[in-house]
Amino acid sequence: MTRITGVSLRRVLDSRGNPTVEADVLTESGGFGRGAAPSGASTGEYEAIELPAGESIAKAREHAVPRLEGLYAGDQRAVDAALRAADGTDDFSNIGANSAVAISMAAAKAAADVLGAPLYQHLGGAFRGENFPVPLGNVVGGGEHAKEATHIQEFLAAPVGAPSVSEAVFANAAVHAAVADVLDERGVPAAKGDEGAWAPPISDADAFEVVDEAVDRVEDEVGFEIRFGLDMAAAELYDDDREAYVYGDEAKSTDEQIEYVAGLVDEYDLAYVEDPLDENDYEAFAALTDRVGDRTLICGDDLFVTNVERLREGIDAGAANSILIKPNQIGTLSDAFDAVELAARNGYETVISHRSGETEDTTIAHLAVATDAGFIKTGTVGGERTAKLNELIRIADDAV
Ligand SMILES: C=C(OP(=O)(O)O)C(=O)O
Ligand SMILES: [Mg+2]
Repeated sequence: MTRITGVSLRRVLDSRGNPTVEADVLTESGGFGRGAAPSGASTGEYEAIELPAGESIAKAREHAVPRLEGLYAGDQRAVDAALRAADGTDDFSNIGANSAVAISMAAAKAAADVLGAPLYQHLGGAFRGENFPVPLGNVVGGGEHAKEATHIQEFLAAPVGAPSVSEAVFANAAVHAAVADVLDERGVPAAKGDEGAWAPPISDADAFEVVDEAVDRVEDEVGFEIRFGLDMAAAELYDDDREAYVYGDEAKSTDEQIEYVAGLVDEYDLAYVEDPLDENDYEAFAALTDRVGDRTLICGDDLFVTNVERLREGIDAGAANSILIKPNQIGTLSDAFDAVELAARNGYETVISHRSGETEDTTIAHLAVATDAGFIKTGTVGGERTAKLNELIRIADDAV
């Protein structure tokens, strides 16, 4: 039924206008699935390797496709094991994690198609579709996603009190619009960064004020609790030689960075702080988690890179209390699921995430519902972001 009869690969555009890999998987009973690889800009040092799209496709055609034909698309572990065997390395540096993840997602969708089940149900089972993740919406950003804007990479609206996923999604869009109003009132021009967030040429301190004000306005309008959070992407700020976090002319030692972030958590009642410290510093992550982990999520993105080995190290050290899950950081859905399960067994919250370079692919919306993730980070506006948000709304609509 779900036996794979064909896998085709092509180069398509991502949201930055770069080539990325799209995969189609066909099964003998006519099942069809399509997946496309996203791409990061502030990538973690320990991520699986993305090759140039053309090279990755050529390698995957030669090494992976012959192993996949004849396998059952519904046997996700077998498909993903075949991808790993075809690659033969730990980090997909032979065929590229971009082809691997595109094929892995396409196979899951082909299997769901044959089974006549929504993807989230095929991946997560009959009891999924009851809980929905809180969308974290990037409303102001800079760092590697927009030069000449904030040092902090992402300011994320978190509508934690929304009664439904649809109201949460619209609340984030309203915060995005309110940020534009507040910036306008202050006479600050703002372009948009890679993920559609406003990228104003203002200091981080001013950005906190702007986002706080925008969140307050929308909270008053909608009548439910909206907080906000950050992705500090601190590995990008950390200078190994100076052993300091560099914010333009200012530098902070690790202790000062911990103090700074703990102060922000208290001052702004932050719901979420991703990568507040360098990706190699489990100890500092543990110190900050110890300090504020009872009242906010400290999330590891570049720290864990969706990798069970790195997550296990973090759990042992007490570093962070949540993990960002990006399937292309590790290369397959099976590996991403393993990371989610290890996190859940150890009381770590799961946040399913897009990348700054995206396509119309909606797999992560299904993955978030399938894994019962507490949060999904997938932007606020822009077609490649709304593709996922609108899919979440459709899933919620169909699931009842
Ligand atoms: C989405 C992110 O950005 P990128 O895809 O550039 O790593 C992130 O850092 O969480
Ligand atoms: Mg991040």
